[in-house]
Amino acid sequence: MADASKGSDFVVVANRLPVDMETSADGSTRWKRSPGGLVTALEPILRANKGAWVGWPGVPDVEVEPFVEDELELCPVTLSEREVADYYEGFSNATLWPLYHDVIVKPVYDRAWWNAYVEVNRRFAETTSAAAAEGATVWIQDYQLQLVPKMLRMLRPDLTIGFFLHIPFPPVELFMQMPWRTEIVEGLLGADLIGFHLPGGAQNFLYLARRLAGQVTSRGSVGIRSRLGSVQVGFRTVRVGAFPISIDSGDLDVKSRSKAVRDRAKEIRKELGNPKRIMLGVDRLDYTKGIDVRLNAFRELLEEDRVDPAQNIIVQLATPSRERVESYKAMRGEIEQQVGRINGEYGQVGHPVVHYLHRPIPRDDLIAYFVAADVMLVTPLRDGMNLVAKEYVASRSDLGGALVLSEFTGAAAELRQAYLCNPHDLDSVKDAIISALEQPAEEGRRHMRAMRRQVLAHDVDRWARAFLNALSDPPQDSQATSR
Ligand SMILES: Nc1nc2c(ncn2[C@@H]2O[C@H](COP(=O)(O)OP(=O)(O)O)[C@@H](O)[C@H]2O)c(=O)[nH]1
Ligand SMILES: O=P(O)(O)OC[C@H]1O[C@H](O[C@H]2O[C@H](CO)[C@@H](O)[C@H](O)[C@H]2O)[C@H](O)[C@@H](O)[C@@H]1O
Repeated sequence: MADASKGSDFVVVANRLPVDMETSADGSTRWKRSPGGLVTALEPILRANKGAWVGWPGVPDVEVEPFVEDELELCPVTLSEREVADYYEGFSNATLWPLYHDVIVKPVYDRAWWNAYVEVNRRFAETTSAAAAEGATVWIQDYQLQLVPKMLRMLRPDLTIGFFLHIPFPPVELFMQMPWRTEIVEGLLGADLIGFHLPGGAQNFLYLARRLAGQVTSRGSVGIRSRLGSVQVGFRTVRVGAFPISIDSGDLDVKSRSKAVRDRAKEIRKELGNPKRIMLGVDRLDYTKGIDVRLNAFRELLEEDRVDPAQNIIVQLATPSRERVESYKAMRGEIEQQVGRINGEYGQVGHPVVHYLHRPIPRDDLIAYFVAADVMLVTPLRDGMNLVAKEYVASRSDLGGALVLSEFTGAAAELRQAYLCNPHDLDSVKDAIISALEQPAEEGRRHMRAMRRQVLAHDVDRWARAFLNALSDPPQDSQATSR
């Protein structure tokens, strides 16, 4: 057992640290913010709780002692080149990621990848055990670390352990494909509380805990931040709940009202040639995000003369992601071909109809893009939550803009006044885009006001408090269990 006499009272454990190590051409290194919604959501929570963050620095073979960066205490976990290939790119992102996102691409089941996943999860458990004080609260994040709860409990039974899954938990029929399905369910059951974005994920998990781990569970429906389910594991009660994640909406609201951001938004419109309507996509370049779907919909609308290319343009900001995974490489090629084809057919010299960037842009610039965009296009084929949709809404204090939102995102459960669409049905996406482009001003303001109420009231702080309060409560509000 680790020496628990020292360490932090609150520890976040995630695959990535909130910063990645970057090496410049001259060999010097610096830390830069790492991509994705998980980091966006958790960084403010860790700051508020003055805890420690255990994670990988984003590059292989980096051996760094725990350090403090920008007032955050960071405990790096080293991964070798082979482990990055097998645990991160392989099992996490070519097995679990597609399986949990409705098998949009075929998951690969590889025993060597699984072995690396077990090994790396063990290392995370050991590093966490060393970082946590006696009786600390540990909050483990996401699909890359599903075995850590059980491993950590065996090392440190004194800890209170929470787990949150940021991506969808799949339907039972799909999860049953997984060769190591029982190990994963049992790994998660090492936690005291397991959180999902939506009640459906929690219910899928309860069913699997009965079927695969043979445990006694509650049967009633799980609520949102209420009516937790429960699994009886020996003398322990593991609770299971739905906690939809959110953003620091107040901060975005304030920033989007600043003169600097509003001026930058005007400048962006001018740089784009002051078109009548700007549509915007902001995503990691990931096949789940449906970037191809929105481009296809736009191309058909242009073909059918339903949208005028002289007046309507798309800006697609695509952050590079998981670039060595085959399915990501292939998708990048396809999307860049689509962009080229649309511009070739409908753009003018110096005036493309699709503006595409394949690099991350600074946060303040991103907020200015939100303020400048008339229509936000969020069209994933499946997405755990999608924070971008919420960020757009939080940035529209002027009540302007319209949100086209896939029904297959977690966000769609809360943002009902968006122009909802089925990304598997191109006509549905095209109709939603047209409705958003042509929405009467007053209707738009009404929809945006309602969505802003939701996003401003349910911010990331409330999400974290709901989860952590449930984690620290003794298990009495859960439902009774039965076989
Ligand atoms: N600063 C910056 N943030 C970005 C960029 N692209 C995406 N993001 C952020 O990354 C997060 C994406 O979260 P989400 O939509 O939930 O999707 P995820 O990538 O699957 O986690 C949001 O907070 C975005 O604002 C970018 O180019 N620059
Ligand atoms: O770490 P990467 O492999 O570069 O990927 C970035 C993150 O992507 C995923 O984000 C998810 O979390 C968001 C916040 O809960 C949610 O809104 C979104 O729907 C998810 O896709 C992934 O789950 C994270 O682990 C990654 O760090």
